[in-house]
Parts: sequence; C-alpha cells; structure tokens
Amino acid sequence: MSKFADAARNGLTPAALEATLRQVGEERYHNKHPFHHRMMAGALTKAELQAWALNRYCYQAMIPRKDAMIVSRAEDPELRAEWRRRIEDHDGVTGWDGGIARWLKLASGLGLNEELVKSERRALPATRFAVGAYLSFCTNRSLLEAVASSLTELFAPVIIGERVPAMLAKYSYVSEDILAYFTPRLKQAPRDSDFALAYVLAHATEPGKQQEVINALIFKCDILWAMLDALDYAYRDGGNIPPGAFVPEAR
Ligand SMILES: O=C(O)c1cc(C(=O)O)c2c(n1)C(=O)C(=O)c1cc(C(=O)O)[nH]c1-2
Repeated sequence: MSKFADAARNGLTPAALEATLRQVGEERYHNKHPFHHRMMAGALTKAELQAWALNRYCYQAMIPRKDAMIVSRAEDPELRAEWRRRIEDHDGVTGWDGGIARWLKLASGLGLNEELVKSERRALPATRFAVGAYLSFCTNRSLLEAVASSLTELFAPVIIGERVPAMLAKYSYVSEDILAYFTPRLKQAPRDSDFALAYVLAHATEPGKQQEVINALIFKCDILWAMLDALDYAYRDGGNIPPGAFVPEAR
C-alpha cells in the first residue's frame, strides 16, 4: 500500500495538505526516472531523444483538450477565465503559434519530420494509453480531482531546470533554439500551478476530498512515469520497438 494511501485519514490543515502534495512530487515526479537521469548524463542516443520528442508530442497535443474539458465542467467563471489561458498557451491564437507549434519545432530540430510527429501514428501504444487515461480522468472524475491532477506542474520548473542545461551541455546537436519550448513554460507553469494549488487547498477541506486530491496527483505522476518507462523499454540499446511504432534512422 502506498505510504500516501491514508495520509488524510484525520484531516489535514491546508499547510499539511500542501506539504503532502509536495512530498508526492518529491518522491514520484518523473525527474526521478532513469530515462531522465540518462538524458541528463548525456547517455541517450539521438534516436532515443527523437523517440522522446515524438511521443511527448502526443501529451502536448492532448493538454489543451483536457483543459477545455475542465473549462467546460467549471461553473465558476473565475476558474474558467483562469483556465482558458492554458488553452491559449498551447494553441496560441491560430492553433499553430503556441506551445504545440513550439514542441513541433523541438521535434523537427532533432531531425524528425513534422508531419510524422503531428500524425501521432508512430507513438508507442503505452504513450497513447497514458495520454488517453489522463484525458478520461479529467472527463470522468470530479472537477476538484481534475484540477489536482494538473499539480505536477508544481514540479515542472525543477525538471526543466535540470533538462535544458544538461541537453545543451551533453548533446552537440541540441541548441537553445531547439529548446525554445521550455522558456515560456518557466513562467507559465508556476502561474498555473499557483492558481491550481490555491484552488485545491480551498476546496479540499474534508478528509475524503483531501485523499482524492492526493490520489489524483499520484495518478498523474504515474502517467508521466509510465510514458518514460515505455520509452526506456522500447528504445534503450536499440530496443524492443512495438509493431507500428517509430523506428529511428539515427542511432
Ligand atoms: O517538461 C515537463 O516535464 C513537463 C511536465 C508537465 C507535467 O508535469 O505534467 C507538463 C509540461 N511539461 C508542460 O510543458 C505542460 O504544458 C503541461 C501541462 C500540464 C498539465 O497537466 O496540465 N502538465 C504539463
């Protein structure tokens, strides 16, 4: 049983709930994953970096759809107004001048064909299942759980701060230009997660709901973890690439 399974048993103060959520991230966020450690050490092949970018595109492309789901479920205009900015961050004004387009630049900068990435046809089965599970979680669980599941963004600046300098230092073909996706995220993620955290602390006031938000964050950490597990298994050392998935040319 997870050590967090009955963390809210006796009810938590807002400060204690926040501390528990931060501890979940401390222990379970995907910056603890061996794939991320290999990335930071400069140990990934170009093929593995390409596979990472191609698969992660599916996650990026789904994010504004799950945010639209949250907007549609929110009865509070303030929550909707705040949350729709996230959709704009990813879609921009035209659909192709926001975060999704910047992620495509990252992928093409690593040598991938943009149309192939956009088609999502070559993503790993586990990537598609993980991304679908996140969207369906935000569709079917309570609004509070959906908001809480975004709280991995509390920890995103940490992983970006580890990833970007390491990628620039360790992979000669990676330039700042290619990694431009991450620059605005360093402002957007704290703005978004501060709002989401305040919402969660204000609304998770009884033990049952507090446990639900803790579990929602664990679920989301598991989604991110499962995506890196799948990449590691499929592409490490030439790998175990599932039928139909991306086959790199570069090694
Ligand atoms: O670079 C990362 O490792 C990372 C992690 C996460 C996250 O923790 O879910 C997000 C992002 N990036 C990101 O760029 C992003 O737009 C984003 C949105 C969300 C979300 O759950 O709403 N997470 C993340």
